[in-house]
Amino acid sequence: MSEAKNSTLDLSSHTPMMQQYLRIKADYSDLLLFYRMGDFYELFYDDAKRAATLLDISLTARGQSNGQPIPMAGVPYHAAENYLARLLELGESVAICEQVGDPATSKGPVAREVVRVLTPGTLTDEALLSADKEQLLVALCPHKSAIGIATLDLASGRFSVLEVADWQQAQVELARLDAAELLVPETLQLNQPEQYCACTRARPEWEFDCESGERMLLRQFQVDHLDGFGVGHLQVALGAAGAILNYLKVTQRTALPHILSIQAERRDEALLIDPVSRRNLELTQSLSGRKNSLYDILNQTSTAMGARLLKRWLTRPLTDHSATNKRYDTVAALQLTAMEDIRLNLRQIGDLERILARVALKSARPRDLSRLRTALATLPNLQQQLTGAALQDYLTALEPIPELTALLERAIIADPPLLIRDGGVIASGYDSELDEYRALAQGASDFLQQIEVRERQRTGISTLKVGYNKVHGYYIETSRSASGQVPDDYQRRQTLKNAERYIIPELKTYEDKVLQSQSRALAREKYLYDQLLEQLLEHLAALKQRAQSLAELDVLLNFARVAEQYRYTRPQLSSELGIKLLESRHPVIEQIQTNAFIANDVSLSPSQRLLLITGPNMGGKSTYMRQTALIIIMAYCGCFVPADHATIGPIDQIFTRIGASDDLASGRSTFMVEMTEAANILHNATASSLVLMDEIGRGTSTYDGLALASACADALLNHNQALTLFATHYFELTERIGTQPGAHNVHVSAVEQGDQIAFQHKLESGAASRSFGIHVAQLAGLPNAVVNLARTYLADYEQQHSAAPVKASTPMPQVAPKSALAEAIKQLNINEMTPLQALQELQRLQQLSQQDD
Ligand SMILES: Nc1ncnc2c1ncn2[C@@H]1O[C@H](COP(=O)(O)OP(=O)(O)OP(=O)(O)O)[C@@H](O)[C@H]1O
Repeated sequence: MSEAKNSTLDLSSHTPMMQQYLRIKADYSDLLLFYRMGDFYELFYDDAKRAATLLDISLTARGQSNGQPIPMAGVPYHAAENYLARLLELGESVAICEQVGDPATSKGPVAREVVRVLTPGTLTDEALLSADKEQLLVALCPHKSAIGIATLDLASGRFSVLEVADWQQAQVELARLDAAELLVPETLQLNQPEQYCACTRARPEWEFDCESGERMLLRQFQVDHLDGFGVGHLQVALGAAGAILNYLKVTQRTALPHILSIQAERRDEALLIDPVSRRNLELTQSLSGRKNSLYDILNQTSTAMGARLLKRWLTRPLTDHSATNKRYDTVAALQLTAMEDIRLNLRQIGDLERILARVALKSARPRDLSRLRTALATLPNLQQQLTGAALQDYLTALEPIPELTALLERAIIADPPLLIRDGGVIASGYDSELDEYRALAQGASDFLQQIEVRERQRTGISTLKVGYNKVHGYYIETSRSASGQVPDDYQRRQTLKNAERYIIPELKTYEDKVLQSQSRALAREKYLYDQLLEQLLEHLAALKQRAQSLAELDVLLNFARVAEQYRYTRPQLSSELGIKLLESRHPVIEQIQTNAFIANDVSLSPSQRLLLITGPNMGGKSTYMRQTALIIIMAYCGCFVPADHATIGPIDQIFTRIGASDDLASGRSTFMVEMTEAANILHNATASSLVLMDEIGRGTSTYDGLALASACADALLNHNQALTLFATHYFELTERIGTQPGAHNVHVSAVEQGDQIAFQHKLESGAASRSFGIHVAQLAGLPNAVVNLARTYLADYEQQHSAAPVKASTPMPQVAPKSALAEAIKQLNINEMTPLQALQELQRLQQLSQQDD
């Protein structure tokens, strides 16, 4: 902002237009200002440079102001939505400044004013939102006693608050929420705010005041106290909620009647999944970016609001078994209905949730209303299809509102245009005044035809026609060659390449009349449209409640359908600690791979709480561990699971230490990341947590790694006592840990056939006999010479160290045995070497011999 700011010091040296621009810009310093000039939105100074880079549009200069060229970039007005969507996606915010004065009567630059402020967390326009992703506005209010978090989805009106004890817990919640925009008090020094949200905004401290937050909520909901919402005791969180309402005041400048309530969330009502596990388990997004997250496999919802709800459920599975059992009951009942018919009806409903938000914000477009009409008309059909006692709640919740359906049927034409701007939205017969204006306008155009016929006869010019354009109004057009034949009362208006255009007084009079009735009709239509929105607003609460039930029904029907399609079974939720799965499968891999998936059992309980898993690389250890976590998450969401049988006890958190990745952004090595994640688990896992540990310790030297892996397993088994799946390549652990009480050795099976290996992916009791690392390397295409050399090393190494404690297959032994050197020399084919290769080989052998020493 620096250039523009410096320039504001002395506005008088700028042109009048730039003075106006700079005055407006001063109020929106951290937003990009789209300044309307004719058919373009222009950006100036730093805004122009920023937009030019972000949008890849050209940066030009506009004349001079204050003695300097003004950097400028612009986007055409009619294509602005595209550019806006891209900027918002990148976390930018935009203020849109329109011409509000009349250019004809303005002295100096036409009056302009900011009419819309678009920020990533406050979007409601259909064109700027992606259908299956919520754009959440989140506020964080740190306090001595707690950290308050408030979350608003403005595009649906869903508003909730939550308090957490410390910063670590807040991070977990922020990772879950994946905010589009995050509001924090300006005094809060956030380390790397971009890791929480691409658009973090510092707001004045007073906007987070707890007491005024409460007052604002009372005013919003028009109640005397907040007890009815169950949030009254969450004082710190109310500060965060207040910050959100304060921010909306600045950005929306309109009432927000669709924010009808606020919900209190509790941390312990959801299965906690820390940010790393959330990513690693690929719940809603796969690491590869391909469409094979759990969400992608499960999502066959019929409405966008259903898809968003499914995502929300997957990221916040419920720990309350009675609520989950209720979802199972509904899924089971839906399986007995005509599911395909219900699905087809739900597809008619569309994104009712967002349509209603736009109705409330008075930005609903004509097609929003026609879709609302279709949705309402679908309710009676849906009701008929919901048979069975378990569906009674939905049957009641989806009660049709016939008077509203009838109103919309009368008011809006069958297939309305995109915008109300040009009219043609309100159906005829709905309002007699509108019908009258329309008749007048219509009558006049018949009259134009009469004039055309009459004038053709009068002039004898057969090509004569009557036309209209916005600049010149109605005219009579003849070809230029016929211009000699026109009567004297024709006044020339416009000369084109091949035609001349004229007017006559009679045409002018009618033009006035037509335009008048047309503009009256248009004004009346807009008025009626606003009235209609007001009428709908009276039913907002009832409509929102139906939208919510429809979204739920959509997700539960989706669960019922995938359960049938993918052969899922209903889990038994138990109050006893433990997990028992028979013939369980990985929900994603079984769908995407062509080979048959081998099902496996899982048995964890307080008396067998750690399974120590060994077996070859590629044997299926990670798959087995991940499928267990995914099945728990699915079950806790209310979804049936890929297993022949599942009994699942109370689980409070899922922790994973899977896969290795450098966290280059924060400058941490693979090993450091691994240890940080392990530390988090060891500090926080409880006896009812599910912990997945995959190959911990492999990022360091063999002995260090073994020692660390042993210590972690020991602590999880004896200190945390968590339900643990622990995969390792260190065979020593099978004796040291796997034989302890509460632990059990298992392995994924594989058989050696000559030099080849066949994976059976079956989990069996007992420790693996060996690791097959070299076989797998061969499968991966390591050159034969290297594979052979590795075999020699291994044989020597095993011989030398047969009495030594470490039998790990990876990493490669760091000491090269002496006879390996001899073997390497023996294998050289000197006849086929160039002198240079021979030299290089000699150097390699020398290095090998130095390691030996
Ligand atoms: N139960 C199974 N049935 C069929 N195929 C499986 C099964 N489990 C794993 N696979 C296949 O084997 C591949 C490797 O599995 P996974 O990554 O789980 O092995 P791993 O033992 O963890 O290997 P590493 O030790 O190298 O990490 C999977 O991508 C999948 O294609």
